[in-house]
Amino acid sequence: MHAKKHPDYIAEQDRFVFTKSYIQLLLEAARNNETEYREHIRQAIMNLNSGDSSLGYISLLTNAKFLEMTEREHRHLERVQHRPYFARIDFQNTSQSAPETLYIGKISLFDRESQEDIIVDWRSPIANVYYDGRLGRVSYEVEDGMIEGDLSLKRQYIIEDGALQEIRDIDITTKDELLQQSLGGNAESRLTEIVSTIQEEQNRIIRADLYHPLIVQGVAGSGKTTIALHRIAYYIYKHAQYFAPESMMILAPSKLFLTYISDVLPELGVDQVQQTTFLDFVTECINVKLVFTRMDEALVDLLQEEDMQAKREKERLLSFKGSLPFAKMISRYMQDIERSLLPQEDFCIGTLTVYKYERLRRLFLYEYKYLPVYKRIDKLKRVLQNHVKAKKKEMEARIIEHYDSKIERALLIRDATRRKETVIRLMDKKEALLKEFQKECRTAVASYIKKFPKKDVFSYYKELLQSAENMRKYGPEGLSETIIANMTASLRKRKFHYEVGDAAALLYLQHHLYGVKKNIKIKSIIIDEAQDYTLFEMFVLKKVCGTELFTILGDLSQGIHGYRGIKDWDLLIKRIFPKANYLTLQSSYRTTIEIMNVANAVLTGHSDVRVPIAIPVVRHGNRPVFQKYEGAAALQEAVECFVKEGKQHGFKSFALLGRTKEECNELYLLLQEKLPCALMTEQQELRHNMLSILPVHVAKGLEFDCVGIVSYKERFTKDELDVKLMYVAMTRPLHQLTVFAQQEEDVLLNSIDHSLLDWQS
Ligand SMILES: Nc1ncnc2c1ncn2[C@@H]1O[C@H](COP(=O)(O)OP(=O)(O)OP(=O)(O)O)[C@@H](O)[C@H]1O
Repeated sequence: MHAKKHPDYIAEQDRFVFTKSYIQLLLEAARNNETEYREHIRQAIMNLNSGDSSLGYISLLTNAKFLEMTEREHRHLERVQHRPYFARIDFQNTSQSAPETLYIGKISLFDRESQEDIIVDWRSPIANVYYDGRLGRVSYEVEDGMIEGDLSLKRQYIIEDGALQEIRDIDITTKDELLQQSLGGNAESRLTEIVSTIQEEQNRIIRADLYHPLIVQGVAGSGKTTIALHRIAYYIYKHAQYFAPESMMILAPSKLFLTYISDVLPELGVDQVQQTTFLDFVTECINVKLVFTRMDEALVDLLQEEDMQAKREKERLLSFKGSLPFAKMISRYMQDIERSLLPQEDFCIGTLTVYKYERLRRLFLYEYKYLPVYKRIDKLKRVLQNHVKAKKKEMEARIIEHYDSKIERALLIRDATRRKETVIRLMDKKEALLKEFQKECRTAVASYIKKFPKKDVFSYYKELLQSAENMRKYGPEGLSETIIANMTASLRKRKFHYEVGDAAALLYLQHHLYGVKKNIKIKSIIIDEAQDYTLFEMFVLKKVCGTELFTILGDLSQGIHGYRGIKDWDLLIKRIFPKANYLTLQSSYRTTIEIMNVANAVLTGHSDVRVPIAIPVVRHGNRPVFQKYEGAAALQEAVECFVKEGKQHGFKSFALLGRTKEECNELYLLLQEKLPCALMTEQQELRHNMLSILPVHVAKGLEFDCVGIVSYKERFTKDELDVKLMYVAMTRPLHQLTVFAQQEEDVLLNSIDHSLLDWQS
């Protein structure tokens, strides 16, 4: 309802004006405080050189801290000043005599004098009833229990250009109009924060127990990416002392994806969260410039392989490399390295045994077990050096004492010449022995340590994989000879060039043998598009990061890397995260009912779906179009028309998706002269207002207003991989989907219910 027509308009407008002016007051105060703190800091710096500078330091640090806090508050207030809140609830706690009115916004604000809430943060416990509760009896959780009460009003506001535009009261029957409106927008305005329209099932995930791992199976467009980011904001709010933003890490599928999500966290008031890809994380941990063949290159290789037998073998190899049996194989191999590393001898200085082998072995294998293997060598070295230092004095004293007593006895010899000769001989001997002993003391530790083999992580890895014998020895029983042969052949010649499937193994070896080079202080990890990870990768991440606090979000129906990735969440829970909570998201918010119906039909018609299929939230649009064409010129024309019509409807972002990179190159060559377009790779940023041409696997996780899927030189087969690619492609558009092909079967549309599409030729 238009704000002015609402019966409470005057009261709401007053409240709105009051809140905005209060924020202005605080902003002004923040500006003044900043100037003051800066001046204090300047003075403190000037005073630092004077005699007693400790007071100066304290003043400097205190003022710097205050300045930082004020600047943060300033930033937050500036962000919300034009739209301070988005909702209101009237809630009466059972112990209260009247309902309390609470305005919900992105930050909390209270009256500095009365201490009363002006705005409550969307992450606060009571805000939960806005997301969760229907009108009537509701409850929410607080630290020491549950609060029950009555929710008598749930109201949403549309605020634009700093003015109250609409006021909507939500009752049980009213659909969430704000959600509808927000979903009707363009891709450019989407994927920012969705705090005002978070849905109940999404809210459960954002607020799910922070001290347990969480695994979320969510259909395409169910908000997994968005929710992951909101969960981070929630974490930081709820446990600010424990979860600093720097202690959280987001693992995203590509750099392109990272730029795509980069605006959301600052919008939510969160900076400094670590954001990276799995391969970059591994490279940082090993701290050597490594080149990994990316996952999509393995995918392209599979898509291009026409020999089915060869394709299956490649898949089996990739699948083994991602499996826990492979992790076990590496682990057995590392145990052998660990056991064989220590020289099988006592540690001696000359003929003097200082440490027995058995004792050294016990130290190395058991007492220092908490350290990575090669770090134990350093530890042992330090212990031996200290021991030698202590022993040296004692031994020197013994040698001196031994010879001095001999010399004393020699002095009693009657014959003067013999006496002189004997004393000189003994003194020389003593001297020589002391020198010899001192020399041995200096070199004993170094020459003992030299006996440990010096190899890097790559040599160890190669020694394992390049020897069929080693693989049989350490691998699982019955490991296929074809896998062994393919594995030995798979390692690239160049030292630092590896396949994506090697990354987990290298990281595991690095972690266990040397320790990772990165200073890891991560307490919580958020993994998006988790279906593309292997169990081995999950296992090693958990080991290296030393935490269980993972939030893992993915969709098995989009598992285009299923040949290597996770096929079943149960297995992940059982084998790696037994304490995990598992939740599902079934509503899809991105696309229209018409598009989602076609995507679901293609998926269920061609593959055995084991996860819930998507239910689109009520938003209708045009039926997807099947555009048949004959010849390159016709395709050119059809694509041109698709973009032109989309623009006429006010759409801004357009993508043309091809099956592989090669197919996209061909499309680019065909279209570049006709219309402005860009060939996208994972390394680039998306460019709006022109047609982006990209392979489906690169578009995974992204969204566009209008999407065209093309079969030009290549066709989508009935193979599971192609079906999933098609599903991913079909779930990218927000508003319009057009499929271009020479015949229906090239795009898996031949057996589809005809009424679902608009057939054009
Ligand atoms: N509660 C919501 N309110 C408004 N928009 C929403 C909501 N939930 C999701 N969306 C929108 O739906 C779209 C899809 O969200 P998102 O990309 O996070 O989904 P996803 O599950 O990661 O999708 P996919 O697996 O297909 O990549 C985004 O535009 C997002 O802004």
